Amino acid sequence: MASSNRVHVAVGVIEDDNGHIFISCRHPHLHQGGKWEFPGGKVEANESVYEALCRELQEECNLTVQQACPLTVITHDYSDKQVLLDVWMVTAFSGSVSQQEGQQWRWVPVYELDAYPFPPANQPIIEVLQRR
Ligand SMILES: Nc1nc2c([nH]c(=O)n2[C@H]2C[C@H](O)[C@@H](COP(=O)(O)OP(=O)(O)OP(=O)(O)O)O2)c(=O)[nH]1
Ligand SMILES: [Mg+2]
Repeated sequence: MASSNRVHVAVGVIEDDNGHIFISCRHPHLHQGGKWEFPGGKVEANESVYEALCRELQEECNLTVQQACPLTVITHDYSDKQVLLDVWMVTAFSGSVSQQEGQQWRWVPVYELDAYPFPPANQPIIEVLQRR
């Protein structure tokens, strides 16, 4: 379980029909700013992780999740913040997907993910995707 000050984050790995993954670049002023990320955000007190995933992906990417399954869970201690990333693979979705908050975004093949700087906590996610 997350300790009281560990931030619980729902994260979505969204894959399209071509096997490309949706990534976006965090705004510079945010924690881990300038790094690329999979969309997602904090799980609120009154919701399940799946509910948070659906809400965040709707808000951030205009994407309606139709089906998703757990991929991996990562706990990571940054010097300034502790996170628990609850990572889900989004296997079916609808909507005209783009980034809704002014961040750069793109669809990239899995083998190209290494070319993007992600937050340190994301390295195991990328390894899981590349081993599939
Ligand atoms: N969304 C997302 N967050 C990540 C990833 N990797 C990683 O270390 N994080 C960290 C950065 C942040 O400290 C935290 C998630 O914060 P967030 O900024 O997305 O949260 P949020 O959308 O709810 O935004 P807010 O409430 O701060 O406005 O998790 C990732 O791939 N995606
Ligand atoms: Mg977010």
